[in-house]
Amino acid sequence: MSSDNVAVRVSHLTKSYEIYDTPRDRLRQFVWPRVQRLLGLRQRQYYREFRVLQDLSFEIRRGETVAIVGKNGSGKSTLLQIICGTLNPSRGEVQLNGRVAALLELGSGFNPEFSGRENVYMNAAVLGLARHEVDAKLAEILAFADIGAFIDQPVKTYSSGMYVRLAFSVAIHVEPDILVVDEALSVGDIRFQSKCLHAIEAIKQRGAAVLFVTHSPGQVEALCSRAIWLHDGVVKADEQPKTLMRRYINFMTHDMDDAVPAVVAPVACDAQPAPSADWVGLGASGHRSGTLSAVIDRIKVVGPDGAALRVADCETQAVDLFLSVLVHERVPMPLLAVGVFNELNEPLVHFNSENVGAALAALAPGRHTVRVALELPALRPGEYLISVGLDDGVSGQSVVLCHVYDAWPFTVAQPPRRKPQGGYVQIAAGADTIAVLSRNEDEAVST
Ligand SMILES: Nc1ncnc2c1ncn2[C@@H]1O[C@H](COP(=O)(O)OP(=O)(O)OP(=O)(O)O)[C@@H](O)[C@H]1O
Repeated sequence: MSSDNVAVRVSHLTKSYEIYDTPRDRLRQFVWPRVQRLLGLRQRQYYREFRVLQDLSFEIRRGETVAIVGKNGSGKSTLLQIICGTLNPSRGEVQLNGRVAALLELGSGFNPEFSGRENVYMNAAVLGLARHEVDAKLAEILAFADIGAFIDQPVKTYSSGMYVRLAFSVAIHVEPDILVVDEALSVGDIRFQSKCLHAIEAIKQRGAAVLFVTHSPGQVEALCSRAIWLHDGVVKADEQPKTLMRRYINFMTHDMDDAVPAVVAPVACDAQPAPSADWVGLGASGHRSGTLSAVIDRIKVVGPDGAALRVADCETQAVDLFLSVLVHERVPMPLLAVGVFNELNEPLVHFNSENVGAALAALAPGRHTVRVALELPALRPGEYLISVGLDDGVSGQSVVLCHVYDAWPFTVAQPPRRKPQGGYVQIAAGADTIAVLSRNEDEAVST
């Protein structure tokens, strides 16, 4: 490669597939063009060409961490597979400068019949490490993967989370010059994800290039120096992560990307009277993770009428999200996160109290209620989930205390009548901090 600083160069990359309407067309394509060529006739085509990637060109430099975002089916995995050499392009080329470690879809990379330990040696050997080098790193690899005695079991007995733990651990310990990660991190639990993100940060500091697919705006903004938005196989944007993610989320929400949304206003919280709707318990029904030293165990989301929001308007509407938090150990620097996800688990609204500039007071042991006022954007008809999370940011590296992914499902029933005038989320004006409203006694909880 001409420039030593370039780790990955993608030039005029195109990938297309032949799509046959029927098996008979496939057979026809196999036979007839040869016959037609022999007879000197015009050759007919019995398939449609489906272009997954169209003439992509870009470079990634050493030390860059680049997120690839895009809606489902936009070509992200195809691009990463071609970069890693597990899929051939139809046209164009990829040049790589250095050792590539990749974490692609589950099932690739490890032999399911061999034990985890055997796979570590085989995988590291493929990536260019000698046996004695693996011996020297083995303890670190096993400690990071943290899968205990399963390391000597065949990989086919692993859960998807265990698989990713081991594969990621090998990938980062071979000291790659280029690390490629395709959404695999979303399989691990939240604690492991956070460990991986710190490891990626360390790899980036070492000067390696990191390329990863994620649907998490938080990860893109926190980790990446650049983001590439793939849309229908072409690069729709290649720019600074914050601006790109605003455009991307706006597009995913409203099918608009021309208007840059308004800056998210501080989360509001004030001394509102308790809403009449009943609390909903987040016990077994919620997918809860974290240290649980403080637990978000009840939620109510109420519309303007004070009733539980189960069917939202398609129009922008103000809602209040009340969280009841049972704190077991003091939380010195609470960070509250809220996300709204669609059926494909794509985030449409995502913010935390820190990145909207709102400070939350320390939480003492006991029960607390927190109110977050937000304006839901106009959403397409469908099913949605609100997720909530509480972290402690006191150590500088936030500790996940309690994340609940499926805290509040709701439906949008009617098609939108008009598009909103920009802004993917506006949080109701009010006090500029999230505050602890009250220490309240137990109330009725519906489950
Ligand atoms: N072997 C194949 N034959 C035909 N089409 C394919 C093949 N493999 C992938 N595709 C199509 O290529 C397109 C891009 O797929 P790809 O998996 O790269 O998208 P993606 O952006 O990673 O999606 P997701 O976010 O859902 O993982 C999809 O429309 C998919 O159906």
